[in-house]
Parts: sequence; structure tokens; C-alpha cells
Amino acid sequence: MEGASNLSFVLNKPNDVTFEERPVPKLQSPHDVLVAVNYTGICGSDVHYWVHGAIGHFVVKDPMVLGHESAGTVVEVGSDVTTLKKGDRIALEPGYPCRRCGDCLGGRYNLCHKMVFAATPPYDGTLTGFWVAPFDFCYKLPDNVSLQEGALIEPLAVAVHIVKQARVQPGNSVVVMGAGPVGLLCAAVAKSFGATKVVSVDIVQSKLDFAKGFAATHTYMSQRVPPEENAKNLIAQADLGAGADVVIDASGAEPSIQTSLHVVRMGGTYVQGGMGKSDITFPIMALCLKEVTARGSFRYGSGDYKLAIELVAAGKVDVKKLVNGVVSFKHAEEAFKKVKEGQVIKILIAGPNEKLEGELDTTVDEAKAKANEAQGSGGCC
Ligand SMILES: NC(=O)c1ccc[n+]([C@@H]2O[C@H](COP(=O)([O-])OP(=O)(O)OC[C@H]3O[C@@H](n4cnc5c(N)ncnc54)[C@H](O)[C@@H]3O)[C@@H](O)[C@H]2O)c1
Ligand SMILES: OC[C@H](O)C(O)[C@@H](O)CO
Repeated sequence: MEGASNLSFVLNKPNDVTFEERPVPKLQSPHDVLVAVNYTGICGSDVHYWVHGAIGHFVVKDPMVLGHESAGTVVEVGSDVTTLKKGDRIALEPGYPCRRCGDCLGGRYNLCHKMVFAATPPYDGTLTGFWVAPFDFCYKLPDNVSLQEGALIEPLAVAVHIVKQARVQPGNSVVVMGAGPVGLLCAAVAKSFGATKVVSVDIVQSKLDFAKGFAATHTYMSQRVPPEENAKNLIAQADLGAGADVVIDASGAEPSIQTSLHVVRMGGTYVQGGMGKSDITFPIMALCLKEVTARGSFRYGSGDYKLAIELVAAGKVDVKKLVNGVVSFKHAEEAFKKVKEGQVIKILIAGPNEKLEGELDTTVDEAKAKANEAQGSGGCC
């Protein structure tokens, strides 16, 4: 890797980021591959660490490289790697479980208590030049899936896991609270699972306009009224009869969670995908009297990345529509600011060795202008 940059985007403490040239990492095992990172998306959790320095009990105590939504190109393979070769384009799954505990062996490796997850302190993330990963957490992209789409596989895998937790069946009605990237992708995955009615709910009209052109069959602007009244209005507006078969929260907002339990039908399913306040007032009586099945959903597990890639390759989920622009590595902080201000759905940051050309070499302000343009034609939020 002589001459290649391993420039990394480092969070030192809240609101203090720097670029740092770090040594190119070395393979740790014969099963590892070295990946040149091509594109990385910004997740709400990256922005949260940048602004607050912590999410729950994960606290940034030492400088940490941000980023975990990445795709890259294999540049070196360990001696026991048989399924990947130099030059392969891959989506990077960014969390590595121990593979030995009860949860790993039971098929729920996302719950492994020894998980090493990129950009979750104390572990560095993927906004860097090169990344070492076990080969079985690198997913080769089909020829018809681009590296930029590859960077969207991570949030899509989050949505796949949420929709699997919801056990969405053909013909179901599904309400998705929140039309940020995760909610939009949940709506698209639910539709691909056969849901015939998919209602996107948000408090921002432009997000609902985008949702309607993306996957939602119906949208609803959540109201500042008591949750039961909000639910009644939602059910009426989306013609949900006795309520929705499935309600997914992808907002983390307390009023949305409260409304959800009044929107779900008797015997229906509720999934908590959003992460907001740790403790809220929860309509426990509705849960009990309706015999609602409630499940949590955390990251992704067995088969989720594979299915996410298949959905993109098959044209079932058009993740490209979520991308407002691509910026070069030097614009990373600017890109974070725009995500924080809610001006974009997804912005991709090119790796430090990536040569952007022509229209792809978009600065954040250009990306924003494109987003506004698209908004006029219903193409963006
Ligand atoms: N479970 C997981 O493993 C996992 C993984 C990634 C992200 N998340 C969480 O999923 C949620 C969505 O992620 P995102 O990246 O799309 O975030 P986001 O902030 O872009 O989207 C949240 C959306 O919810 C909307 N919203 C706020 N209050 C609302 C209300 N009362 N009713 C309806 N909508 C409301 C916002 O306007 C926004 O569009 C976040 O809470 C995030 O932390 C969970
Ligand atoms: O997509 C993965 C999520 O962003 C992470 O789990 C984060 O929210 C907590 O570390």
C-alpha cells in the first residue's frame, strides 16, 4: 500500500474532529482481508457521537474514527480466504461478534456482548483509507450494484432486520413511524415482503412527499394531539379499518411510540426500531388488551446483509434515490453539519484515495442545491 493514504476522520471530543494520517492496518488473521474504503454514508449515530460524545452507555473517551456505513474494494487477502480476491467490490458489515457465546451460536450474533462494532466506542470506524475485516463479513457486490449503493447496504440491513422482526406477510398493512433513511427503507422492505398498504408517518411534510415517491402507498402528517386521537385520525386517513397489522417505530420519538400502540390492530405486531430517550411513558394497557406482539430490533444478523444486497440487485429497493450527493473526504465535516441540520437524506463521503470526477465531485452545498431541485420534482426531502 505504498503511497496510499490512510487519512482518517477522527472525533476527539464533542464537536471536535480532525483528519489524521494513520498507519495502514495489517491483517490480524489468515481469514482477514484488507479493504480500500470507497464510500461511507453518515448515520444518525455518527452525528450523535460527534455532537454529544455518547450514546447511552457508549461514551467516547479516546479519539475515535467515525463511520460504519461503507463499501470498498479488496486490496489484500489472507492465506485462508477462498471466497474473495483482490479487486472484488464489497459491502462491509461493520460489527464483528465473538462467534463463541450462546447468542452467536444461537444464531443471534447481533446480540453478542463482545461485539466489536465500528465507530461505537472504544472501536474506530470506517471513515478511513483502509479497513481490515474478516472475509465472511465482506459481501461481494453483484455487477449491477455500484459501490455507492454498496454503502447503503448497512442501513438497508437495519431495515431488513426490523421488517423480519415484524414478520410482515403478503397482504399486510404496515405503518412506519419516521421517514428518515431507516423508516424509508423499512417501508420499501415491507413492500418487497408483500405488504399491500404501507403508510409513512412523519412530522415534516417534505419527508412525507419523498416517502410517497419512494415506497409508501399512503402518508400521514403526525399531529400534536393526544396519541389516541392521532391514531384515530391516522387510521381514518389511511383507511386502516380496525388498525394496522404491523406498526414499526423508526423515529425513536415518544409521541410516535405512544401513537403506534393505538394504531396497531388487535393481535397485531409492534416493532421498536427507533432509538430515542431510554425511558418513556408507554401505553402498556393497549399492549395488554390488544394482545399486541412487541419486539425490539437491534442492528442486523444472519442473512440480513445478503438479503439487503439481493433486494438492491433485484431492483426491489432503489437505494440510489436516497443519495443527495457525494463529497470528497476533505468535506467530511461539512457533510456531517448538513446531516445534522436535516438538509439531506444521505450524503456519501468518498474514501481518501477515491478520485471523484465531474458531477460526482459534489460539495455539500451543491448536494443541497441538487436536493432542493429534486424536492421540486418530488425527488428528495
Ligand atoms: N435499531 C437499530 O439497530 C437502529 C439502527 C440504526 C438507526 N436506528 C434508529 O432508527 C431511527 C431512525 O434512523 P434514521 O437514520 O432514519 O433517523 P432520522 O433522524 O433521519 O429519522 C427519524 C425521523 O423521525 C421523524 N419524527 C420525529 N418525531 C416524529 C413523530 N413524533 N412522529 C413521526 N415521525 C417523527 C423525524 O422527522 C425523522 O424524519 C433513529 O432513532 C436511529 O437511532 C436504530
Ligand atoms: O446501524 C447501526 C447503528 O447505527 C448502531 O448500532 C448505533 O446506533 C449504535 O452503536
